[in-house]
Amino acid sequence: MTTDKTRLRIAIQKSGRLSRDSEKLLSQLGVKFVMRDNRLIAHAENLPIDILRVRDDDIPALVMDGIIDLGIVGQNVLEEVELERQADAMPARYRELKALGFGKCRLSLAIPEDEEFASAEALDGKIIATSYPRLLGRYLAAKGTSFKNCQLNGSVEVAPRAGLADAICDLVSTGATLEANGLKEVEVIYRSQATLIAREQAFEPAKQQLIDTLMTRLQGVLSARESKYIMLHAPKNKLGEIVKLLPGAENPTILPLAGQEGEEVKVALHAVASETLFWETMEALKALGASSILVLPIEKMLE
Ligand SMILES: Nc1ncnc2c1ncn2[C@@H]1O[C@H](COP(=O)(O)OP(=O)(O)OP(=O)(O)O)[C@@H](O)[C@H]1O
Ligand SMILES: O=P(O)(O)OC[C@H]1O[C@H](OP(=O)(O)OP(=O)(O)O)[C@H](O)[C@@H]1O
Ligand SMILES: [Mg+2]
Repeated sequence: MTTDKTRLRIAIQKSGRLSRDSEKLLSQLGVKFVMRDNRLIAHAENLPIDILRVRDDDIPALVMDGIIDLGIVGQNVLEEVELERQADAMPARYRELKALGFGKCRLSLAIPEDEEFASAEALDGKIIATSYPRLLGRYLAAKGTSFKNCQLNGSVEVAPRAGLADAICDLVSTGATLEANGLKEVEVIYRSQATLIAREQAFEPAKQQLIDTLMTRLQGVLSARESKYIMLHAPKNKLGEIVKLLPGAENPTILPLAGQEGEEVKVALHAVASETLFWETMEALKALGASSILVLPIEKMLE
Protein backbone atom coordinates (compact mmCIF):
# COMPACT_ATOMS: atom_id res chain seq x y z
CA MET A 1 0.00 0.00 0.00
CA THR A 2 1.34 3.44 -0.85
CA THR A 3 0.21 5.48 2.11
CA ASP A 4 2.61 8.10 3.32
CA LYS A 5 2.51 8.45 7.12
CA THR A 6 3.36 12.13 6.99
CA ARG A 7 0.01 12.76 5.30
CA LEU A 8 -3.05 13.36 7.51
CA ARG A 9 -5.35 10.37 7.29
CA ILE A 10 -9.09 10.95 7.61
CA ALA A 11 -11.63 8.10 7.64
CA ILE A 12 -15.18 8.65 6.43
CA GLN A 13 -18.10 6.30 5.74
CA LYS A 14 -17.77 4.71 2.30
CA SER A 15 -21.43 4.50 1.44
CA GLY A 16 -24.33 5.31 3.69
CA ARG A 17 -26.12 8.07 5.52
CA LEU A 18 -22.98 10.04 6.40
CA SER A 19 -21.01 9.69 3.17
CA ARG A 20 -22.31 12.60 1.15
CA ASP A 21 -22.27 15.11 4.02
CA SER A 22 -18.77 13.98 5.06
CA GLU A 23 -17.42 14.46 1.53
CA LYS A 24 -19.19 17.80 1.22
CA LEU A 25 -17.72 19.00 4.51
CA LEU A 26 -14.18 18.08 3.46
CA SER A 27 -14.71 20.03 0.23
CA GLN A 28 -15.98 23.02 2.21
CA LEU A 29 -12.78 22.87 4.27
CA GLY A 30 -10.85 23.37 1.04
CA VAL A 31 -9.70 19.77 0.60
CA LYS A 32 -9.68 18.99 -3.14
CA PHE A 33 -10.14 15.35 -4.06
CA VAL A 34 -11.86 13.10 -6.55
CA MET A 35 -13.83 10.14 -5.17
CA ARG A 36 -13.84 7.18 -7.53
CA ASP A 37 -16.61 4.73 -6.80
CA ASN A 38 -14.54 1.69 -5.97
CA ARG A 39 -11.46 3.34 -4.55
CA LEU A 40 -11.00 3.01 -0.81
CA ILE A 41 -8.53 5.84 -0.64
CA ALA A 42 -8.51 9.30 -2.20
CA HIS A 43 -5.42 11.51 -2.13
CA ALA A 44 -6.15 15.21 -1.77
CA GLU A 45 -4.66 17.21 -4.62
CA ASN A 46 -3.83 20.40 -2.76
CA LEU A 47 -3.06 19.30 0.83
CA PRO A 48 -1.14 16.41 2.44
CA ILE A 49 -4.36 14.56 3.26
CA ASP A 50 -5.55 11.02 2.43
CA ILE A 51 -9.24 10.16 2.76
CA LEU A 52 -10.03 6.55 3.59
CA ARG A 53 -13.51 5.22 2.88
CA VAL A 54 -14.60 2.41 5.20
CA ARG A 55 -17.65 0.93 6.97
CA ASP A 56 -18.77 3.36 9.65
CA ASP A 57 -18.44 0.64 12.33
CA ASP A 58 -14.69 0.44 11.65
CA ILE A 59 -13.97 4.16 12.08
CA PRO A 60 -13.85 4.39 15.92
CA ALA A 61 -11.41 1.49 16.31
CA LEU A 62 -9.11 2.82 13.56
CA VAL A 63 -8.90 6.12 15.47
CA MET A 64 -8.63 4.49 18.92
CA ASP A 65 -5.77 2.29 17.68
CA GLY A 66 -4.05 5.40 16.28
CA ILE A 67 -4.01 3.94 12.75
CA ILE A 68 -6.06 6.83 11.40
CA ASP A 69 -5.61 10.45 12.50
CA LEU A 70 -9.17 11.78 12.16
CA GLY A 71 -12.57 10.22 11.56
CA ILE A 72 -16.14 11.31 10.91
CA VAL A 73 -18.64 8.98 12.55
CA GLY A 74 -22.02 8.94 14.31
CA GLN A 75 -21.79 9.41 18.08
CA ASN A 76 -23.98 6.30 18.42
CA VAL A 77 -21.41 4.07 16.71
CA LEU A 78 -18.53 5.84 18.47
CA GLU A 79 -19.92 5.30 21.98
CA GLU A 80 -21.03 1.75 21.27
CA VAL A 81 -17.52 0.82 20.13
CA GLU A 82 -16.01 2.70 23.08
CA LEU A 83 -18.12 0.71 25.56
CA GLU A 84 -17.32 -2.54 23.77
CA ARG A 85 -13.58 -1.91 23.78
CA GLN A 86 -13.59 -0.75 27.40
CA ALA A 87 -15.29 -4.04 28.34
CA ASP A 88 -12.62 -5.94 26.38
CA ALA A 89 -9.77 -3.89 27.93
CA MET A 90 -8.75 -2.60 24.48
CA PRO A 91 -7.59 0.95 23.69
CA ALA A 92 -10.74 3.08 23.67
CA ARG A 93 -9.48 6.65 23.87
CA TYR A 94 -9.97 9.43 21.33
CA ARG A 95 -10.56 13.16 21.24
CA GLU A 96 -13.92 14.48 20.07
CA LEU A 97 -13.04 17.64 18.15
CA LYS A 98 -16.43 18.90 17.00
CA ALA A 99 -20.02 17.74 16.57
CA LEU A 100 -20.89 18.40 12.93
CA GLY A 101 -24.65 18.98 12.89
CA PHE A 102 -25.55 16.32 10.31
CA GLY A 103 -26.56 12.65 10.66
CA LYS A 104 -28.92 13.63 13.44
CA CYS A 105 -30.97 10.72 14.70
CA ARG A 106 -32.07 9.08 17.94
CA LEU A 107 -31.69 5.57 19.28
CA SER A 108 -35.11 4.54 20.56
CA LEU A 109 -36.98 1.65 22.05
CA ALA A 110 -39.93 0.55 19.91
CA ILE A 111 -42.61 -2.08 20.37
CA PRO A 112 -45.47 -3.42 18.21
CA GLU A 113 -47.98 -0.60 17.77
CA ASP A 114 -50.90 -2.56 19.22
CA GLU A 115 -49.11 -3.22 22.52
CA GLU A 116 -49.30 -1.11 25.68
CA PHE A 117 -46.12 0.51 26.94
CA ALA A 118 -45.82 1.06 30.68
CA SER A 119 -42.14 1.93 31.13
CA ALA A 120 -38.66 0.82 30.11
CA GLU A 121 -38.49 -1.05 33.43
CA ALA A 122 -41.44 -3.19 32.29
CA LEU A 123 -39.16 -4.59 29.55
CA ASP A 124 -37.09 -6.32 32.27
CA GLY A 125 -35.98 -9.75 31.07
CA LYS A 126 -37.54 -9.29 27.61
CA ILE A 127 -35.72 -9.97 24.34
CA ILE A 128 -34.71 -6.76 22.58
CA ALA A 129 -33.25 -6.76 19.08
CA THR A 130 -30.58 -4.13 18.51
CA SER A 131 -27.26 -3.29 16.89
CA TYR A 132 -26.39 -1.23 19.99
CA PRO A 133 -26.47 -3.67 22.95
CA ARG A 134 -24.00 -1.66 25.03
CA LEU A 135 -25.72 1.71 24.73
CA LEU A 136 -28.99 -0.04 25.50
CA GLY A 137 -27.44 -2.02 28.37
CA ARG A 138 -26.03 1.15 29.93
CA TYR A 139 -29.39 2.91 29.67
CA LEU A 140 -31.41 0.05 31.12
CA ALA A 141 -28.82 -0.78 33.82
CA ALA A 142 -29.20 2.79 35.12
CA LYS A 143 -32.88 1.92 35.65
CA GLY A 144 -32.02 -1.38 37.30
CA THR A 145 -33.38 -3.24 34.29
CA SER A 146 -31.84 -6.06 32.26
CA PHE A 147 -32.69 -7.48 28.83
CA LYS A 148 -31.89 -10.44 26.62
CA ASN A 149 -29.86 -9.31 23.65
CA CYS A 150 -30.84 -10.29 20.13
CA GLN A 151 -27.95 -8.84 18.16
CA LEU A 152 -28.90 -7.85 14.62
CA ASN A 153 -26.75 -5.62 12.47
CA GLY A 154 -29.50 -4.90 9.94
CA SER A 155 -33.24 -5.39 9.46
CA VAL A 156 -33.73 -4.87 13.18
CA GLU A 157 -37.29 -3.68 12.57
CA VAL A 158 -38.50 -7.06 11.39
CA ALA A 159 -37.46 -8.87 14.59
CA PRO A 160 -40.75 -8.57 16.53
CA ARG A 161 -42.87 -9.68 13.54
CA ALA A 162 -40.49 -12.56 12.88
CA GLY A 163 -40.89 -13.67 16.49
CA LEU A 164 -37.22 -13.02 17.29
CA ALA A 165 -37.76 -10.30 19.88
CA ASP A 166 -40.35 -8.53 22.05
CA ALA A 167 -39.04 -5.05 21.28
CA ILE A 168 -36.31 -3.32 19.31
CA CYS A 169 -33.85 -0.54 19.99
CA ASP A 170 -32.89 1.14 16.73
CA LEU A 171 -32.10 4.43 15.03
CA VAL A 172 -35.03 6.68 14.21
CA SER A 173 -35.20 9.91 12.29
CA THR A 174 -38.60 10.49 10.67
CA GLY A 175 -40.18 7.34 12.14
CA ALA A 176 -41.18 6.09 8.68
CA THR A 177 -39.23 2.81 9.02
CA LEU A 178 -40.91 2.00 12.34
CA GLU A 179 -44.34 2.83 10.96
CA ALA A 180 -43.77 0.69 7.89
CA ASN A 181 -42.98 -2.23 10.18
CA GLY A 182 -45.98 -1.83 12.51
CA LEU A 183 -43.87 -0.51 15.41
CA LYS A 184 -44.14 2.55 17.65
CA GLU A 185 -41.34 4.55 19.27
CA VAL A 186 -41.80 4.49 23.03
CA GLU A 187 -38.61 5.89 24.57
CA VAL A 188 -35.55 7.74 23.29
CA ILE A 189 -32.41 6.32 24.88
CA TYR A 190 -29.69 8.29 23.04
CA ARG A 191 -29.46 11.29 20.70
CA SER A 192 -26.76 11.31 18.06
CA GLN A 193 -25.15 13.30 15.29
CA ALA A 194 -22.01 12.96 13.22
CA THR A 195 -18.85 14.04 14.97
CA LEU A 196 -15.19 14.64 14.11
CA ILE A 197 -12.78 12.63 16.23
CA ALA A 198 -9.00 12.52 16.48
CA ARG A 199 -6.65 9.89 17.78
CA GLU A 200 -5.55 10.39 21.38
CA GLN A 201 -1.79 10.40 20.73
CA ALA A 202 -0.13 13.75 19.99
CA PHE A 203 0.54 14.63 16.37
CA GLU A 204 3.85 15.68 14.89
CA PRO A 205 3.98 19.50 14.53
CA ALA A 206 3.24 19.66 10.79
CA LYS A 207 0.14 17.46 11.13
CA GLN A 208 -1.03 19.39 14.19
CA GLN A 209 -0.66 22.63 12.26
CA LEU A 210 -2.77 21.25 9.41
CA ILE A 211 -5.43 20.09 11.91
CA ASP A 212 -5.45 23.57 13.50
CA THR A 213 -6.02 25.12 10.08
CA LEU A 214 -8.82 22.66 9.30
CA MET A 215 -10.45 23.34 12.69
CA THR A 216 -10.44 27.12 12.11
CA ARG A 217 -12.01 26.53 8.70
CA LEU A 218 -14.53 24.13 10.24
CA GLN A 219 -15.59 26.79 12.74
CA GLY A 220 -16.08 29.12 9.77
CA VAL A 221 -18.20 26.59 7.91
CA LEU A 222 -20.34 25.79 10.96
CA SER A 223 -20.97 29.43 11.86
CA ALA A 224 -21.76 30.26 8.24
CA ARG A 225 -24.27 27.41 8.15
CA GLU A 226 -26.23 29.03 10.99
CA SER A 227 -25.92 32.60 9.75
CA LYS A 228 -27.71 34.53 7.04
CA TYR A 229 -26.93 37.75 5.24
CA ILE A 230 -29.95 40.05 5.43
CA MET A 231 -30.60 42.98 3.12
CA LEU A 232 -33.66 45.17 3.33
CA HIS A 233 -34.96 48.69 2.86
CA ALA A 234 -36.20 50.20 6.12
CA PRO A 235 -37.95 53.43 7.08
CA LYS A 236 -35.22 55.42 8.86
CA ASN A 237 -37.49 56.14 11.84
CA LYS A 238 -38.15 52.40 12.42
CA LEU A 239 -34.51 51.25 12.32
CA GLY A 240 -34.32 50.57 16.06
CA GLU A 241 -37.38 48.30 16.05
CA ILE A 242 -36.26 46.55 12.88
CA VAL A 243 -32.77 45.76 14.18
CA LYS A 244 -34.36 44.29 17.35
CA LEU A 245 -36.10 41.69 15.17
CA LEU A 246 -32.85 40.49 13.58
CA PRO A 247 -31.12 37.90 15.82
CA GLY A 248 -27.46 38.69 16.43
CA ALA A 249 -27.38 41.69 14.05
CA GLU A 250 -26.47 44.41 16.55
CA ASN A 251 -24.20 46.39 14.22
CA PRO A 252 -25.84 46.56 10.81
CA THR A 253 -24.47 48.56 7.90
CA ILE A 254 -26.85 51.40 6.99
CA LEU A 255 -26.59 52.90 3.52
CA PRO A 256 -28.51 55.77 1.94
CA LEU A 257 -30.83 55.00 -0.96
CA ALA A 258 -30.69 57.14 -4.07
CA GLY A 259 -33.51 59.64 -4.55
CA GLN A 260 -34.98 59.38 -1.05
CA GLU A 261 -36.14 62.58 0.63
CA GLY A 262 -38.80 63.84 3.00
CA GLU A 263 -40.55 62.36 6.06
CA GLU A 264 -40.73 58.67 5.04
CA VAL A 265 -37.10 58.32 4.04
CA LYS A 266 -35.88 54.75 3.61
CA VAL A 267 -32.35 53.41 4.01
CA ALA A 268 -30.74 50.10 3.04
CA LEU A 269 -29.78 47.84 5.92
CA HIS A 270 -27.27 45.01 5.54
CA ALA A 271 -26.56 42.67 8.44
CA VAL A 272 -25.37 39.19 9.30
CA ALA A 273 -27.97 37.46 11.45
CA SER A 274 -26.89 34.59 13.69
CA GLU A 275 -29.92 32.47 12.75
CA THR A 276 -32.07 32.03 9.74
CA LEU A 277 -35.09 34.33 9.49
CA PHE A 278 -38.44 32.66 9.81
CA TRP A 279 -41.41 33.78 7.75
CA GLU A 280 -43.01 35.21 10.91
CA THR A 281 -40.03 37.56 11.43
CA MET A 282 -40.08 38.61 7.77
CA GLU A 283 -43.77 39.39 8.06
CA ALA A 284 -43.14 41.43 11.21
CA LEU A 285 -40.37 43.35 9.37
CA LYS A 286 -42.78 44.09 6.53
CA ALA A 287 -45.42 45.27 9.01
CA LEU A 288 -42.86 47.81 10.30
CA GLY A 289 -42.50 49.18 6.77
CA ALA A 290 -39.46 47.20 5.60
CA SER A 291 -39.40 46.24 1.92
CA SER A 292 -37.16 44.39 -0.57
CA ILE A 293 -36.22 41.92 2.17
CA LEU A 294 -33.55 39.45 1.01
CA VAL A 295 -32.17 36.56 3.08
CA LEU A 296 -29.00 35.11 1.56
CA PRO A 297 -26.96 32.07 2.56
CA ILE A 298 -23.35 32.59 3.64
CA GLU A 299 -20.77 30.13 2.38
CA LYS A 300 -17.80 30.85 4.66
CA MET A 301 -17.02 33.15 7.61
CA LEU A 302 -13.76 34.15 9.26
CA GLU A 303 -14.18 36.35 12.33
N1 LIG B 1 -32.41 7.93 9.54
C1 LIG B 1 -31.31 8.56 9.83
N2 LIG B 1 -31.23 9.88 9.80
C2 LIG B 1 -30.10 10.51 10.09
N3 LIG B 1 -28.96 9.90 10.46
C3 LIG B 1 -28.98 8.58 10.50
C4 LIG B 1 -30.14 7.84 10.19
N4 LIG B 1 -29.87 6.55 10.30
C5 LIG B 1 -28.60 6.48 10.65
N5 LIG B 1 -28.03 7.70 10.80
C6 LIG B 1 -26.64 8.00 11.19
O1 LIG B 1 -25.81 7.60 10.11
C7 LIG B 1 -24.92 6.56 10.53
C8 LIG B 1 -24.73 5.60 9.36
O2 LIG B 1 -25.96 5.02 9.02
P1 LIG B 1 -26.08 3.92 7.89
O3 LIG B 1 -27.48 3.46 7.90
O4 LIG B 1 -25.50 4.45 6.63
O5 LIG B 1 -25.09 2.84 8.53
P2 LIG B 1 -24.68 1.38 8.11
O6 LIG B 1 -25.79 0.73 7.37
O7 LIG B 1 -24.19 0.78 9.38
O8 LIG B 1 -23.47 1.64 7.11
P3 LIG B 1 -22.08 0.86 6.89
O9 LIG B 1 -22.26 0.09 5.64
O10 LIG B 1 -21.05 1.95 6.72
O11 LIG B 1 -21.80 0.01 8.10
C9 LIG B 1 -25.60 5.96 11.75
O12 LIG B 1 -24.69 5.29 12.60
C10 LIG B 1 -26.19 7.17 12.40
O13 LIG B 1 -25.21 7.90 13.11
O1 LIG C 1 -36.94 6.98 11.03
P1 LIG C 1 -36.48 6.88 9.59
O2 LIG C 1 -36.40 8.21 8.94
O3 LIG C 1 -37.27 5.88 8.81
O4 LIG C 1 -34.95 6.38 9.61
C1 LIG C 1 -34.57 5.25 10.33
C2 LIG C 1 -33.84 4.26 9.48
O5 LIG C 1 -32.69 4.87 8.91
C3 LIG C 1 -31.55 4.02 9.11
O6 LIG C 1 -31.41 3.09 8.11
P2 LIG C 1 -31.01 3.47 6.61
O7 LIG C 1 -32.17 4.03 5.89
O8 LIG C 1 -29.79 4.34 6.65
O9 LIG C 1 -30.68 2.08 5.94
P3 LIG C 1 -29.98 0.79 6.49
O10 LIG C 1 -31.05 0.11 7.31
O11 LIG C 1 -29.64 0.07 5.23
O12 LIG C 1 -28.78 1.18 7.29
C4 LIG C 1 -31.89 3.32 10.42
O13 LIG C 1 -31.16 2.12 10.58
C5 LIG C 1 -33.38 3.10 10.35
O14 LIG C 1 -33.70 1.89 9.76
MG1 LIG D 1 -22.45 0.19 9.92
